[in-house]
Amino acid sequence: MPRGQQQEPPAAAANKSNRKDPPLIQCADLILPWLTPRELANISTTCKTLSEISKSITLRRTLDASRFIENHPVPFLNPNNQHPYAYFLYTPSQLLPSQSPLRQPWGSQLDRDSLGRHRGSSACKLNVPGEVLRGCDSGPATPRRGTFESGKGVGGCDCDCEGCEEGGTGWEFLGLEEMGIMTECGPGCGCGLECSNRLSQFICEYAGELLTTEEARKRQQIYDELASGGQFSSALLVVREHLPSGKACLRINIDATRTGNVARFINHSCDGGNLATVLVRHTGSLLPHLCFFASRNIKEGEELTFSYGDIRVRSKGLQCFCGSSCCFDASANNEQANTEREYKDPFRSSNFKSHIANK
Ligand SMILES: C[S@@+](CC[C@H](N)C(=O)[O-])C[C@H]1O[C@@H](n2cnc3c(N)ncnc32)[C@H](O)[C@@H]1O
Repeated sequence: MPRGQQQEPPAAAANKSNRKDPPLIQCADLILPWLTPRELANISTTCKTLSEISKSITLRRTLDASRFIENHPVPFLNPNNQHPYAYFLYTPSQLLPSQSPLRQPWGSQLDRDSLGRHRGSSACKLNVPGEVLRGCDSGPATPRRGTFESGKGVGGCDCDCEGCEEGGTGWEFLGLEEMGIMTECGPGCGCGLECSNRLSQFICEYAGELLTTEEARKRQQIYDELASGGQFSSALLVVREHLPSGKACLRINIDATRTGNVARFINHSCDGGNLATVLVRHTGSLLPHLCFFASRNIKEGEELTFSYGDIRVRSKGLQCFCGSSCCFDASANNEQANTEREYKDPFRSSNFKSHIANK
């Protein structure tokens, strides 16, 4: 059913509030969207009106995990149990832990009424203090210098496309291009969306908190303990860039467990799935962004998956549900097959090694 035609949830109770109502009820639709599911559940036990408002917020949350940030809604469908949605904070791009918001409003009546449509990629309107890396419909991005002092692109960006006045990409001196890292124009450039140096059309970025390796290891220990209870799944992705010599030169840890985007829902497949990860570097951005590209043609309705690499699902003693013909779980039951089957690692021929949550 199109968004505009959805049946009115029981939020009508909120509209009936009048001056005689306690202040909390009068402001409920402004305040309650800031609450976590647990807080929402607690407050909904206090009176019928708050219970109805909470229910309507939960319903709206179920309709779009992206808080209207993405071009298309990210609805929750859970055929397995009663949990209506996974709670996490949404960010369209990677950010530092210090930039991660403590709270975000989600599911307010205002969102639906005032927008009535998705905001598209206007991350500028997002209430997240992270770096805005996507296009913004509120005007051209402000040109800014690259984070490295490459000595190029005076007063603007550091790229060499026709739309930008000077300079090379600024990354040559690091040898990143030889390592297979894509270098592109981005919001920091003076060029526009039509620029020929904005070629990559990726499915989505793996967005989350960018962690130091020390912090990633600490968090992973906590996640492992929580996961042993069986009710917790983390989304800490580790990517290593390797020099042609084979020595790791850069490790990127992106944790989408608490703050992430739609990519945090992508499951593992032992056969490599239909996605490949590529590190994409925008001009003016110090660190590359981990993006998913289609590794083959993808049918409509097909689940998006990729290989977590060193299969964490199995190492935790959990069953793998990928169902692929070369699934580790399937082969574990058949030693003969195990030796004959080749593990199709999509990262084998590239410089990247990645895995979800390996220490
Ligand atoms: C990044 S999350 C993926 C999204 C997760 N399935 C969800 O619904 O939120 C990673 C977690 O999903 C689960 N998972 C992913 N792929 C799996 C697979 N092939 N078999 C079993 N569990 C898997 C594991 O619990 C893993 O820790």
